Amino acid sequence: MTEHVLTQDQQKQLAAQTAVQYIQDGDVVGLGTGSTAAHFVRALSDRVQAEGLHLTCTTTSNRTTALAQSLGLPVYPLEQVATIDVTVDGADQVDPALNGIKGGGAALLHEKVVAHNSKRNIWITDESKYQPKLNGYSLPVEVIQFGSEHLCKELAAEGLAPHFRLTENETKLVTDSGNYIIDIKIPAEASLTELAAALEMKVGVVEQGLFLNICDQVIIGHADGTVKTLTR
Ligand SMILES: O=C(CO)[C@H](O)[C@H](O)COP(=O)(O)O
Repeated sequence: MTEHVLTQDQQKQLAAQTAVQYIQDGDVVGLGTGSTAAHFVRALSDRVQAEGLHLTCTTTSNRTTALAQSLGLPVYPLEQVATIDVTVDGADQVDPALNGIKGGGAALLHEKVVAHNSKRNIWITDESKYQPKLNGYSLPVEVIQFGSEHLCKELAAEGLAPHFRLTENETKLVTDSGNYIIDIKIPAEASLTELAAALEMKVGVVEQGLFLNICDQVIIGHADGTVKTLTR
């Protein structure tokens, strides 16, 4: 028998297609950012067209707004929607407690605000994202531009190996809110709760990419074609 081996992108697509079944007519839906979230947006648009669902969507980035609008989904600014019923987003890493790291696509600030305002948060990932511990991974920190070189030195002095996220042109990446991203390394023995709190206390830090106690459900597409769902 031939083994069914899905690529990483096919695993993401599988997770997205599974998540889209959770959306109900009339829902206010938060749309995440990244390649997996883009699969979800496409699957959602297909379902809306096939079944005539009436949805209200809000997004976590300008990129996702552009994609969703191009597919005919009704997108409104967060300020104009009532509480979000469910947000579906990707993740860079997720652990067995459903804590995770986000911001690989530099949208962590808007992603966290949208998640905070959502009744339910579902993450969709390929199997490589599921890890026993988040320690050792890269963590994005969104900082205001003013004074950011000094902040970067402060993070370096604490042994966090910071570096500014750059664009393809080697310029500092600027987020949808006009900030920079400094990627740091989570120390091997760090307490995630303490690290998150310490980063958020720093002057100039706007948000950091540890999403703790936020995700309610993770849907993971696997290379063998199966889907595993973990619920908090
Ligand atoms: O947090 C994110 C964007 O800020 C993404 O959800 C995360 O980076 C996963 O991306 P992808 O689905 O492309 O693997």
